[in-house]
Amino acid sequence: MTVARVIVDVPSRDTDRTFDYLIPDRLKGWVEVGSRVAVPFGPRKLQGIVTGLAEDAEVEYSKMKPIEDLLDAIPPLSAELVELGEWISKRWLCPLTVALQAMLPAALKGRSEKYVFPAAGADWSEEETAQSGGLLLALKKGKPLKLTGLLQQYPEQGPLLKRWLRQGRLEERQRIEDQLSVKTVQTVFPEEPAALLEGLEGIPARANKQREALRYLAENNEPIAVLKLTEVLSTTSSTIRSLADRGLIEIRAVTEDRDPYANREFPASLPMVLTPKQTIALAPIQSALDAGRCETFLLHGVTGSGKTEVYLQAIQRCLEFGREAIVLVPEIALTPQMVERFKSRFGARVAVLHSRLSQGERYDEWRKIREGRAQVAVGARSAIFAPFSSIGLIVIDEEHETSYKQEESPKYHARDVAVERARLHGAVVVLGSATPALETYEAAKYDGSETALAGMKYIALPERVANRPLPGVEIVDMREELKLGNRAMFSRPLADAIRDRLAKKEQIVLLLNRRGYATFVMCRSCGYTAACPHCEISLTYHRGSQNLRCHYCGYSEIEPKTCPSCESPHIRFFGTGTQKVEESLAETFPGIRVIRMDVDTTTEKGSHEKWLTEFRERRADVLLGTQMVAKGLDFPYVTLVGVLAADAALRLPDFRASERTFQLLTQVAGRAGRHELPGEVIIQTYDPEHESITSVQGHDYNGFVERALILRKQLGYPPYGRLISVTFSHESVPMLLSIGERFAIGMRELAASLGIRKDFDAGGLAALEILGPVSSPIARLKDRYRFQCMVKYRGEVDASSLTSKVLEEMGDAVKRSGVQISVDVDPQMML
Ligand SMILES: Nc1ncnc2c1ncn2[C@@H]1O[C@H](COP(=O)(O)OP(=O)(O)OP(=O)(O)O)[C@@H](O)[C@H]1O
Ligand SMILES: [Zn+2]
Ligand SMILES: [Zn+2]
Repeated sequence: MTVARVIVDVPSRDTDRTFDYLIPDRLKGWVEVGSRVAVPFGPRKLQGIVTGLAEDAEVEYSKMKPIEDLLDAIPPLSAELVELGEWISKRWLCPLTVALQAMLPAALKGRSEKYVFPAAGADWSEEETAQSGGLLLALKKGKPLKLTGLLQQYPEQGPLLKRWLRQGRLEERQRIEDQLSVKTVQTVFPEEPAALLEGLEGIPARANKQREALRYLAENNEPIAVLKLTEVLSTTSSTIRSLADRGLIEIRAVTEDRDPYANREFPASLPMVLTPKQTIALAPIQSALDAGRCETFLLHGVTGSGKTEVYLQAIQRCLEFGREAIVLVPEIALTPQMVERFKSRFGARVAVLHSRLSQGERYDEWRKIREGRAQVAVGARSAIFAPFSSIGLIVIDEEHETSYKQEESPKYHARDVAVERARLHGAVVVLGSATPALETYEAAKYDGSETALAGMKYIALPERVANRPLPGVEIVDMREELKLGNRAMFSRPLADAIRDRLAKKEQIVLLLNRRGYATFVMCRSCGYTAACPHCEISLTYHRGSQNLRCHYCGYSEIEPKTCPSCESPHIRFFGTGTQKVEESLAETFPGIRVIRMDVDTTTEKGSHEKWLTEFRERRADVLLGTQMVAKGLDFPYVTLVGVLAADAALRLPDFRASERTFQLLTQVAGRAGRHELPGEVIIQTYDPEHESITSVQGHDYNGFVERALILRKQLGYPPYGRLISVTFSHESVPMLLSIGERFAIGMRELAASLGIRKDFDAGGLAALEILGPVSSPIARLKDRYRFQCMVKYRGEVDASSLTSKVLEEMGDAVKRSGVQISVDVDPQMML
């Protein structure tokens, strides 16, 4: 191959195509699909990723420039991931480089230099050493050598170098700014026992310690850290050095992985005997794995039904076939409790990927996967890109979670990516949830959906393990409480139940549903509310720092003492924050021990884990928090779950508001009574008749969803139609409107010319509608006004292509206007 097709890392429309580069001789055989390279681009030098190789160029050879440098010895992306990237860029309308970059660990994104080391315990025969023409000797000196330098210095040894890197006998590492190079440990590599015993004869009798060390190493003939050895033999490192001087051992610096879970012990766990229901649930998954069939399953199991055990045993099966597994869990649920369940079953074969690890830790975990040292990847959204080569199973736990959709470009949904990646590998996908997303449920039950999920199989786990009952749910009408003169935050039933649990020394989870619930400042005299001067958003009051902050742009100001508008002193903050609930708990139940978990108390690394451990060890009575406390927690002594302000998010301008409320309430209710002690749930609301709330009482997921689906069908919303939201932003409204209008008209005209719009169905719904432009729910952000168009479509219409075609035609006008456009295909957040 002489030509490489390269996608340069400039995320713009103009550069969103491959450029051809010559592969210089010294890099022949090294540049592959997925390689990261440095290339000249006009006057600049850019990073890029090779997406194709060819014998012939599309441009004249004389005009082509050579690749300047190869940035990694082993390509960080496989050909399969490059293909997946291409699919993502088409599916979510983003430049290919944006999709490809999203798959790389952060550590690889900056400028960095690659170094090569001998791996711990790696060995070379004399023949190989000779073959290497000095290369091995240079490497074995223990000093990291730059990959680029090696390639230049030993051009003949390229293939050897490559083979040893692939075999893991050599390692490539890079210096990461914040981690200051890799962690190394001075390690002793002893010669063969026979050679050691022979060497013994040459050591004077008085060098007792040296002799002792030799005997020890002859018996325990394996690499050992110098420090460890001096400890074992209670000797000094100079003793060990003298052995090295005699040529009986070798001391080398060996890189050590930064293992984020190194200090934790995971007691081994064996597969549980499955309940009959679990056995039935696992069967079709297993048979798909056995047959190597590419299938997608929805595992719909109520909270506490033992879904995790089903995942674990399916993974076990997958590993038995020598294939790999990816498990996605919501970021928030990646607690030690969850990680422990996987680590204790599969031990060191598990790599964990999430955002609370340092860049260096994440890079090490990623390498474990790529080098085949781990076969199970457990992680948040982006773990779907784990660099495995033979995936057999992908599990997505809590598949309804909104965090599986990335809100910035590439705006991919991990669920859809999972299905596509499984197709490329011939793998099985298991989507698990107690409250599946409507899209998923519809696809599994009726297969009438318009989404990518068609053709899915439905598996139910309708009961909890060991016949444990689902908790009883009581709904308290807060308006009645007010009528009875109770102005407190806690209704009488909830207060009584809390007192009861305190007396019994059982535990309580309190959820404050705060989505859409602003803790805003309002003047009671004139109604003035404090809003961000740059965004159309109320400021949020923060007690700790006594200031008001904008959660979108970070603007902050001092809490006003009097109203800036009418100077009245009756200005105060409204709404309920977790801090306020905490104070109120302390007042109402003297001596109560509360752990508060929200964004303010969990910013520090490890704090999330710390709180949960404290709660698990029963050093607190109440776990109080936002969404964070609703997911994945399994504590035996929790017998009461209280929900304050259940309806807070119901009024958000989002067609999924009631679905989300129902899911959240069901999930949090599921934290109660998961073990021997029965559970109880109390939900406080101002809207007790709302279906999202009443359905929780009967644990009636199916009823709720069936009714919700009818509504969605009437309105043509997902899963019976699809959406693309296009948001325009600019400092000036007229400019914004003219571009927005142009887009809407362009879409309508293009659709009409293709005969699409007239295609109404029996229900009176059009195949394609363009709504707007209208002011966005957040009308201004960071001093830019925002308008949006919603493309609503059904059936066979390829609205994505239409959208990108119209935007492309508008390209120059958009550039001149300075209007920023952001496209969200299948948006999850309507705000
Ligand atoms: N076959 C089994 N035998 C005995 N106990 C089991 C079995 N399967 C699961 N369990 C236990 O039942 C409890 C609930 O299981 P698990 O946490 O897997 O449920 P889940 O469906 O994942 O719940 P959620 O969706 O609410 O997080 C756990 O404590 C688990 O150890
Ligand atoms: Zn702001
Ligand atoms: Zn006022």
